[in-house]
Amino acid sequence: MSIIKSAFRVLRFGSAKNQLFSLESKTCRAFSVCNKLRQDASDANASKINFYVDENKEKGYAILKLNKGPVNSLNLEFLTELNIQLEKFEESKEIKGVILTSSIPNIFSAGLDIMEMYQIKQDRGSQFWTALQETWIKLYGSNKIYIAAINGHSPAGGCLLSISCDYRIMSKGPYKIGLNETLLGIKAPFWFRDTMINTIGYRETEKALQLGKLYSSEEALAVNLVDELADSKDLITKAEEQMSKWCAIPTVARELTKSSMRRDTLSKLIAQREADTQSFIEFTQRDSIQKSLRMYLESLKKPKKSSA
Ligand SMILES: CCCCCCCCCCC/C=C/C(=O)SCCNC(=O)CCNC(=O)[C@H](O)C(C)(C)COP(=O)(O)OP(=O)(O)OC[C@H]1O[C@@H](n2cnc3c(N)ncnc32)[C@H](O)[C@@H]1OP(=O)(O)O
Repeated sequence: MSIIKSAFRVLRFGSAKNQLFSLESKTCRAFSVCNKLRQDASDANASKINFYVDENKEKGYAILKLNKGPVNSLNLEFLTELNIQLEKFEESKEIKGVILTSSIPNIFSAGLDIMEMYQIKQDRGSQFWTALQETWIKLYGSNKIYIAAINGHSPAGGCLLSISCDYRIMSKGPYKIGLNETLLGIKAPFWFRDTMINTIGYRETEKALQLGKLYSSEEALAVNLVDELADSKDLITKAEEQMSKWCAIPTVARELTKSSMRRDTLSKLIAQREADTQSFIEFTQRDSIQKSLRMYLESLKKPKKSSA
């Protein structure tokens, strides 16, 4: 049972009963919108492999490798597929934890697919944002143990995936991680911000978000944005060692502890998912935001200077 479900179960018997029933039904409505998308995604992507899952039932954990070239950018279809997989993990009796990594050398995830925000129709934008909210709720609210093995760049939405896990190991190397939204001319949503605050603290987040700071792996370690660094070749071994340690902790006690730490942050988004989606639509439709996104896209597409 996910943290969200257990939170509802506990609180259903308390004084906030009615409020929470309405909150729960809003969440269910949003989930049911995604059901059709899930079917479409599984039909449309039947031939593409956007991630690999390697389950080791004997050891009790799985490795999920993101594989959507070129940079694991998160679009509606990819998020929808991921949500189905996260749900499978959550329901599995054999899997206690998941190592989240990428099969693309030097890239963990480039974050949200910018094309989902640029000149996009309202319907699609709304489906996209709902799917992203669901990914975060499933990941941050999971009862399972998630360890991020960050094998490369992890900006913005890539950073959100990482900080939604329970433990982070990052490859040593010239890689960057952080919430750089202000550099794209956009504001990080409150739940990105709150997840960051829960990871590195208020003051560091305040600076990092205003500056759109992308941390080097050493800087990330220094502010606890990641918990450990590893040579690239040792990354998965280190993640597996850490996973064994976490798997050895009494499950119910660990789950309850995790839930108690994350419940308030999760409830804040769950209580206002629709309003958050409306804000996203309204914000991304502004001319000034579209202009910033266009300039950012152009800068990404510019031919790169040769390193030779
Ligand atoms: C009132 C307020 C209410 C709230 C409103 C909310 C507002 C919305 C908030 C949204 C939050 C946003 C979160 C995000 O995640 S935005 C995305 C941020 N990501 C980035 O800035 C990363 C950009 N990419 C890079 O820096 C590099 O690509 C990277 C370092 C990851 C890899 O570099 P590399 O040199 O290996 O690869 P290329 O740059 O050549 O890229 C290869 C191709 O991929 C395209 N690309 C890269 N990133 C993205 C992306 N995020 N989305 C779409 N496409 C991407 C890139 O253009 C290249 O394409 P071409 O091969 O066609 O040139």
